[in-house]
Amino acid sequence: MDALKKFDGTYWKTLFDSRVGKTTWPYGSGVWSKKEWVLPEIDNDDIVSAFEGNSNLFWAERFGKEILGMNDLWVKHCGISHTGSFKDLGMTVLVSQVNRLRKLNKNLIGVGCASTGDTSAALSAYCASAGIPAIVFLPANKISIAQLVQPIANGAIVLSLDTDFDGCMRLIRDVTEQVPIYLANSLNSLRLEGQKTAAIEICQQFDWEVPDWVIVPGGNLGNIYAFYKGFAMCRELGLTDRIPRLVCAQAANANPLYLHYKAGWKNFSPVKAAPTFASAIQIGDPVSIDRAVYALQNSDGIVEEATEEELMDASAQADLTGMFTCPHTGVALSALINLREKGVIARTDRTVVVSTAHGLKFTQSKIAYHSKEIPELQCNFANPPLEVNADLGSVMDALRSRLPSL
Ligand SMILES: Cc1ncc(COP(=O)(O)O)c(C=O)c1O
Ligand SMILES: N[C@@H](CCOP(=O)(O)O)C(=O)O
Repeated sequence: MDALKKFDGTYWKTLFDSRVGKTTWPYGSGVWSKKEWVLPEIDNDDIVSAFEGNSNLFWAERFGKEILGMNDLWVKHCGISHTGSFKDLGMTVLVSQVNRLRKLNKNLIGVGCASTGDTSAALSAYCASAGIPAIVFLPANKISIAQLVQPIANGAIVLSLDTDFDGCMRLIRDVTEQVPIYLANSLNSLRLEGQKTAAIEICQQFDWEVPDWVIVPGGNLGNIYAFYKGFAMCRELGLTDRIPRLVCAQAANANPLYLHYKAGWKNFSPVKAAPTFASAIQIGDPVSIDRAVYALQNSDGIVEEATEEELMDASAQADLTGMFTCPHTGVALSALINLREKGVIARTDRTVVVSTAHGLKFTQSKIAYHSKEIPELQCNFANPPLEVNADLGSVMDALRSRLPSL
């Protein structure tokens, strides 16, 4: 930070703004456009990038106005990315550094992670791009088919293990202690250095104004800290004058941080995470618990939880206004709905919901919801297709049933 402080806020804003939309290697990446703040000393030739970042900050006009009475609601679509989740932001940094170390002949035979599906997809893609072996530990039958096929297609060594994510995490930590496989989960701070650029990008997209609230779904809890760090750096280096209040949103079925928050941050206990449609955050023993608590305590933060019904309904409602959200984004949207109902977030507050993955990775749960095939859920916003005979009369009857003005 001392080195970065040699330049003032205006210098950094001008530099970062000058790189948006350019193709000059590697600055066309939303992550590497902030290279001086991320991994300054790496040689540009060692960087492994898919020009990740620069994701859409979407004005959620209909969702905000019609559902919440808000006119300043935004969704940061981090899932519209190379492998379909925010994990690309951190993985480009980690794999670049491994690439550099291997060129320096360090003894690293590969890179490994435990995953609920998105970290493994990102790791596999960036490693494949650089020709580095990737090893991924996945909890068997607990991730979506779309997520599973990503590391398979990218040539990773895929171990499907008869345990949950927390079990996979313990195993990869044991393995990487014994053999020269580099650990790629977010307890490695290289990941967070990349992920924090999403926060810097939000400030930049608002012309360096800071939103009032940022809501982030939380699982292993690296990302909430990364957001805090990005906002805190912008303030400390003079680009902005404050940080937003952070909300971390968890599924009620996997809510160790929420329980810790409700207990006044006393004596953290991991939980056994139960299945949730937000399967990428089915995590009971988050590795970055301490960082998350620090981030929330220093941002006047809040933790919320969402039931399965709430998260699926919120995701479906967002989709009905033109988005195509993943269930984790549903968790964050549901937290927003709760905080609006309680009057904590005001109608005019500028609020950003972080969408962490692309909805197309989670079509199984969407199909089940819209087919009303989930016994314990009402599926209040289901929109099942009408099965209609292929004749004009039947088609007109079907259209009249849905379009009263006909
Ligand atoms: C889609 C998605 N959303 C949210 C999260 C939560 O991020 P974190 O583990 O950094 O809390 C994850 C991974 O855990 C994820 O894959
Ligand atoms: N949701 C994550 C869980 C692991 O998180 P990480 O950020 O610590 O790697 C995943 O997709 O695997």
